[in-house]
Amino acid sequence: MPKTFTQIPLTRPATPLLDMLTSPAELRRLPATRLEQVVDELREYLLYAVGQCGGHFGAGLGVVELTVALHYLYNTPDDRLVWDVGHQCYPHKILTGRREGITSIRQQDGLSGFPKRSESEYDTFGVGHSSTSISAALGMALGAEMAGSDRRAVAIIGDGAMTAGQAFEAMSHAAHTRSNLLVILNDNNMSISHNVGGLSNYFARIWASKSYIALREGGKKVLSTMPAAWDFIRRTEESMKNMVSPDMLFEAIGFNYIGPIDGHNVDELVRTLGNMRALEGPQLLHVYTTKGKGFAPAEADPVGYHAINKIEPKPKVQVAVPSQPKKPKYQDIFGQWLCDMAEQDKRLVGITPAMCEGSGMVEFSQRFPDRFHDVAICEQHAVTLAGGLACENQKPVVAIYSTFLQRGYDQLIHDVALQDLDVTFGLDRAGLVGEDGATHGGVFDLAYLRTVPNMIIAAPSDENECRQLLYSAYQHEGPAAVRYPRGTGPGVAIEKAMEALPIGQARTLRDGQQVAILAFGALTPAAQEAGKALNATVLDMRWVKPLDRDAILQAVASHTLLVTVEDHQRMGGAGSAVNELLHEEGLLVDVLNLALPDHFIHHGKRDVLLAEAGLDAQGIEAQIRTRLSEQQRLREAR
Ligand SMILES: Cc1ncc(C[n+]2csc(CCOP(=O)(O)OP(=O)(O)O)c2C)c(N)n1
Ligand SMILES: CC(=O)[C@@H](O)[C@H](O)COP(=O)(O)O
Ligand SMILES: [Mg+2]
Repeated sequence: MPKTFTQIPLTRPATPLLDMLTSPAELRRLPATRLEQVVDELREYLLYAVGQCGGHFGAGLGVVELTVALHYLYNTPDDRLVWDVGHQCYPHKILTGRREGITSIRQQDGLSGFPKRSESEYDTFGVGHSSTSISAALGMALGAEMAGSDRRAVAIIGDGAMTAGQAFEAMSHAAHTRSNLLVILNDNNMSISHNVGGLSNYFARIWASKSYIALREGGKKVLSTMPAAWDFIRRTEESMKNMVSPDMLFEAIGFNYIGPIDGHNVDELVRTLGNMRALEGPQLLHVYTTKGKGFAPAEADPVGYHAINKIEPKPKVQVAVPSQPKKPKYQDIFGQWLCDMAEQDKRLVGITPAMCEGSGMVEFSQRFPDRFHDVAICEQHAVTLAGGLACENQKPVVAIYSTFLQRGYDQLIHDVALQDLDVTFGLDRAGLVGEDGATHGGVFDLAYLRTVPNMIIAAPSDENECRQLLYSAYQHEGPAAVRYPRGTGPGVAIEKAMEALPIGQARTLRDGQQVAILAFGALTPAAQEAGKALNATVLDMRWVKPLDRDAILQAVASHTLLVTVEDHQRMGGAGSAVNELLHEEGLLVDVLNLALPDHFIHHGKRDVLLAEAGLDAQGIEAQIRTRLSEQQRLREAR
């Protein structure tokens, strides 16, 4: 039985056996009887490490035994372990030479919170978005076959990630190729929220079928003592399964299904995986685990412990600090607006692809359960579902992270925009997201949205504008997106009343001379600060599409330098839209586009990363001053 902890250790626990294991090869030299100790030490060290730096928590705790068993039985890194989503990879990182570095996880220049090929040869596939592991592992299995290698490929996928279509696309193909691929379904009955849908109910039924399990276990205990009897076990399991569940989904697809087994029994995992290693063709092992296993508060509240913040040690002397009113996050502004809007309009339907908490929809889901749809990790379905609802004169609002809407791009074009359907997108986590890094950066949405006919796109500069622009986008009868960042804004007062702001109309924040700064979205306060220092004109553009043409032309007429500011890739973003407009108008004006450069920006604190990209107030001011000096030099040279 694994140990259960009730507190996160704040000092490094003693882990004598773990300390000796600097690579999986050393783990493999241990007798199997020592693995339970490895499991306990690894779990305690993991608790300590995440407490030191914050990060994904429950998922890693749930796969400690599985991680140990896999590295024990498979010849990693030659055999390929592919983790799905990758938020459960911390124990894997600890066992694969990154034990000390793990306390730097998700911090700038520290380890990534996800498997990353450039970080370690044990990280076989870069990940962060879900449901890619089976496709990638199948590719590796096929690649090994082509190279005449007998290396194995294993995909470890959660029950949440398994709800996405891509997982089934890959399984269907694997069944066709008959490759030697092992898929481990790590079923903890949880996504970030409680897992939902028919598939999740199906998994729960399998697990709950106690009689089946008892029957199966009874049979296996006897038979597994005889290695040669493995074939017989399989045949026996086959008939037992048929007695209970004649329509085994995975068997029907073409996988050999084994399980469910207890994912916290390291001996059982080693025994079963050891037997399965030799099997040919696509295999699926169904493992049942508990999210947050071994840490009692996380087991009791797996949603709350999906990820945690760094644990700050209590100061020895408590100084009374007057409490500041807490600023709402943008996700909360969205959630409050959604509830208020739903009260006014019975046709409003809220949709989330498995991000209810992160998207600020908990209150909405409780107050309007009939109009709330968590569709599981199915972004494509979320978008087309909204299209269908709009056809029936309902008013769907899709709350979706910018990075995850990338998954639903064809649906956005083909199923929504092309038919000019009335769908509102609450596009959360737009811009750099910080600690999750490049996999989650919401830095492409303007480029991929503004090229789509019929779309309108708003970029609020503060919390109140976010509420008002959500209202405006919702009133618009056609596809509309409002993009807002992760975390909090400047902290302006939020008006309860909702007012539709004119579409495509900017507002002037300050009048100045020589320089006009066109600010798009969350960086507007920084642009405003820079504008003040430079005595520049500053416009809060509010809309990326349509642009406020008149305001831009007026700015061109009365300034010598136009500056665009946005937290998005420079290429294809709001600045590009302004450049295109000026080109169409045949206007020659000096334009400075301040935005993110053409490379991926990895993990770190959002503020620091923005400053490094020259997108804080000082950076904006400095770049403008440099350009003004260049202008001056050119004038003097003429
Ligand atoms: C395409 C995509 N959509 C949403 C997410 C956000 N997300 C990260 S983990 C997760 C839940 C995954 O559940 P599961 O695979 O069962 O893993 P568990 O956390 O239960 O271990 C979700 C929805 C994501 N990473 N990728
Ligand atoms: C792994 C994953 O995709 C999510 O857990 C993500 O890290 C959540 O991000 P937020 O913390 O911004 O909600
Ligand atoms: Mg799960």
